[in-house]
Amino acid sequence: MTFAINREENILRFTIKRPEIRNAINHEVIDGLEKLVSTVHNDSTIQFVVITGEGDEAFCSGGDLSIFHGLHTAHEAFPMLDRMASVLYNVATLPVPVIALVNGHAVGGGCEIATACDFRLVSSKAKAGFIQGSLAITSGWGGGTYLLEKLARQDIAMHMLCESKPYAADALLEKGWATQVYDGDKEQALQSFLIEMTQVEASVHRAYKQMLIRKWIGQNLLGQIKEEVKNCSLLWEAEEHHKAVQKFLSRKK
Ligand SMILES: CCCC(=O)SCCNC(=O)CCNC(=O)[C@H](O)C(C)(C)COP(=O)(O)OP(=O)(O)OC[C@H]1O[C@@H](n2cnc3c(N)ncnc32)[C@H](O)[C@@H]1OP(=O)(O)O
Repeated sequence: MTFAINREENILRFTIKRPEIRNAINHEVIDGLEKLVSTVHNDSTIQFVVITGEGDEAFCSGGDLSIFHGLHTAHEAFPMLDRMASVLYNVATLPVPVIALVNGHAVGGGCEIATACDFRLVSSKAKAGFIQGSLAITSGWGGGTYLLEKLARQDIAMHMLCESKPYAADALLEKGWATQVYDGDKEQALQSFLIEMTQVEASVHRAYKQMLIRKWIGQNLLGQIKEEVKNCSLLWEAEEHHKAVQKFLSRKK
């Protein structure tokens, strides 16, 4: 199994379990995220959702290029992008706080997943970035839309998207992407964060989450995400994208 869903008291944790390829996303992991969403909707006692990656190297390296490289045209890429964007919107709009425990690198679609979460607890050793531009595509799972929505400074969000490079944890904190940066053990970092959060009733967290979701519905965030998906699928079929992916997959170390 390439993912795990575990419950610890009132916290539901989703772990991507593909450390050997830096927790890249395959179809099974997307199925897993769907399962996570339905589990939370069916259980009103869940207070927090945590998403993380197995191991110390990576939170998530984005789409599994060895699989998704098989999609050539916009027509072929669109269903994969659209499905993950819909699943991620469902994760982003869960009725409880969603925490990305960014235990290692979060690049490409991995950065999109973390950006869709409400909070990002980032290891001081991790790097994160919207590197899609270096593959001649944009974000395509809604991550660009979430970034432009969530960062206080639009120029910084645009710079992160256009520079298309990974940043160190301290820079991510300065840019306003990381909620907190931690040294050492990820479980301790999560624990400290949750101790503070649980000083407040879960019903209050749920109410604030509804406020955020109403705002996004009002501004048709999902419609904006669908446009992002469409544009990404058009860039996907360009020769430049396929060459860049081929170069990554055939690189010599
Ligand atoms: C489809 C939606 C949009 C997207 O997500 S586009 C995909 C964006 N992702 C990428 O371009 C992948 C970038 N990966 C990287 O930059 C690095 O692997 C990363 C995450 C910084 C980690 O660096 P390192 O710790 O040095 O590890 P490494 O590069 O030696 O990788 C270890 C093995 O994992 C593989 N890997 C990493 N990311 C992958 C991916 N996304 N898809 C498929 N395979 C991937 C990599 O090829 C390597 O495999 P091998 O051990 O050489 O067989």
